[in-house]
Amino acid sequence: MIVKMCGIRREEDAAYADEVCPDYVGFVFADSPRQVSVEEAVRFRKDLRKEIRCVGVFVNETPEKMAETAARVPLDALQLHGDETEEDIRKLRSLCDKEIWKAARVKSAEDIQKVQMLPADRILLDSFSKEAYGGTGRTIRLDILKEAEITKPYFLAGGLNPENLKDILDEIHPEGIDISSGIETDGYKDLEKMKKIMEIAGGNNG
Ligand SMILES: O=C(O)c1ccccc1N[C@@H]1O[C@H](COP(=O)(O)O)[C@@H](O)[C@H]1O
Repeated sequence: MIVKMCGIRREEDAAYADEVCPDYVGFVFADSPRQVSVEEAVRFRKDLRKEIRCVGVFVNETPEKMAETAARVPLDALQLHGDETEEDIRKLRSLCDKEIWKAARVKSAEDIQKVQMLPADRILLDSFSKEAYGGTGRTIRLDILKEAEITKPYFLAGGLNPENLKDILDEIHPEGIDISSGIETDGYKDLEKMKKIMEIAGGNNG
């Protein structure tokens, strides 16, 4: 199981991630309580061991700005978590050679069909919320995932936490998981929860 831990926004978070060593960490550049500047992401990246890859999370950002951020940090992958189109993905690909991940905020099986058609390197299935684009802690609807025809490997996100992860992985078999609020206590990353996730999911496979 590939593990991404998202929303690193303090030096402590980077130190915790360095200790538990997920495959990926995420820096949120979009509007969010977890938003970081490029300068902060550059600093946190330096605190992480080399094998941890870094993903930038963007919502409806221009391809030019994403490519610039990817080069400056530097990032290994860009996660598009908004309403980005096929055209945006193609433009971004022409500007930068990093992996492009596209997230779908799943309300129906159709949302899964649509995201699978896009020219992204990886897809991520997250829960839908009217209030925010991501990082809500709202659990994804497993019934939709079960009924959809999922033809590509995917990352599962949306309300995963140390209490529910094992049961969910008994039912659903993603290639990776992405967790933000479920590894926090009172809005800040929690080392014990991060350790627990690594115990349940493994990690360092992708
Ligand atoms: O983490 C955020 O604050 C965030 C903000 C805007 C877009 C995406 C964001 N994070 C992604 O949201 C999902 C689910 O997070 P959670 O575990 O339910 O809190 C995950 O893919 C994060 O990468």
